[in-house]
Amino acid sequence: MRQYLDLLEHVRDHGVDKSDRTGTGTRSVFGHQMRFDLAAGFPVLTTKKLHLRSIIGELLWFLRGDTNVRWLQERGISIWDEWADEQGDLGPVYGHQWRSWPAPDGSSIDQIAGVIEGLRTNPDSRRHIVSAWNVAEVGDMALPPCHTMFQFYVTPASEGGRPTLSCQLYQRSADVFLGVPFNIASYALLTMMVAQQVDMEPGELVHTLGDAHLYLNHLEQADLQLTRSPGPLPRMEIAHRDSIDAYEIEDFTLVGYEAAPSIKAPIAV
Ligand SMILES: Nc1nc(=O)c2c([nH]1)NC[C@@H]1CN(c3ccc(C(=O)N[C@@H](CCC(=O)O)C(=O)O)cc3)CN21
Ligand SMILES: O=c1ccn([C@H]2C[C@H](O)[C@@H](COP(=O)(O)O)O2)c(=O)[nH]1
Repeated sequence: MRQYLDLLEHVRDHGVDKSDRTGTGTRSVFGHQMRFDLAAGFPVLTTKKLHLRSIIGELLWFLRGDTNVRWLQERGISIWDEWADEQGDLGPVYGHQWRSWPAPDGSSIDQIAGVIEGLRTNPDSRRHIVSAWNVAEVGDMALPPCHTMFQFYVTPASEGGRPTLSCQLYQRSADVFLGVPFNIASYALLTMMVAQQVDMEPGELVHTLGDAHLYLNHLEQADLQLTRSPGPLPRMEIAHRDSIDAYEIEDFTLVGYEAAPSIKAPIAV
């Protein structure tokens, strides 16, 4: 995960200090891109231990179209608690926009089903896009989407092989120490799951960041992480399911994950 450590170092050494909504203060750069070859191993940090169960659970929760934290809490996942109201609701966030974007005629659009159907029937299309940034509803969300839109791209099969499926994510705002490691692993998983559904090989994850920032109360943790050397990447095994809606947390097995100890950091709310 050199790509990630390079980002961490770049923001630390070349970012500008900037105030932010949470009042914490950040060091920030604008515009950065990382690429991860999913055939080279699963892109999860080895320089600090990550809690994969939270990441898998959050992704399945998005795919359920769920926007209430109860389902996460029932599985011991608390990463969205700070933003929920007393009922556990977050407003029309990711899950709502991915699975039931409201159409002007009163119906709703399932962008995930649509993109999977499109990849199957018209792989060369340049329109395999899912957007969470619903301009009309951003104001009703507990937090406007940070991973705002993603696009799939199919590389045709070479002789005897299968096509490969790549994904590019545009993330408008990136908490480099806490959020980005989650976001990389989450979109790698999503790409692998969609590839399985459309019978393709996972290709590359291209991760493009807008405002990439280190919160000022994460600088020491970043320094510590940068003293560590990256190790070999583990492999992710995903049980075969017949539908993108049928996966469960137990279907995911990370094989050979050896990581340095976790590093605690406060989340900016
Ligand atoms: N400031 C901020 N950064 C984020 O990354 C972020 C938000 N806010 N708000 C919405 C979601 C929630 N996300 C979160 C929230 C908490 C952790 C966190 O505390 N991670 C710990 C482990 C927590 C666990 O797995 O239980 C870590 O060490 O990675 C990570 C991402 C990502 N998003
Ligand atoms: O998946 C996520 C969700 C959130 N973040 C971070 C990025 C920012 O630090 C905050 C959001 O604050 P805004 O003022 O709305 O930009 O959460 C992330 O990195 N990844």
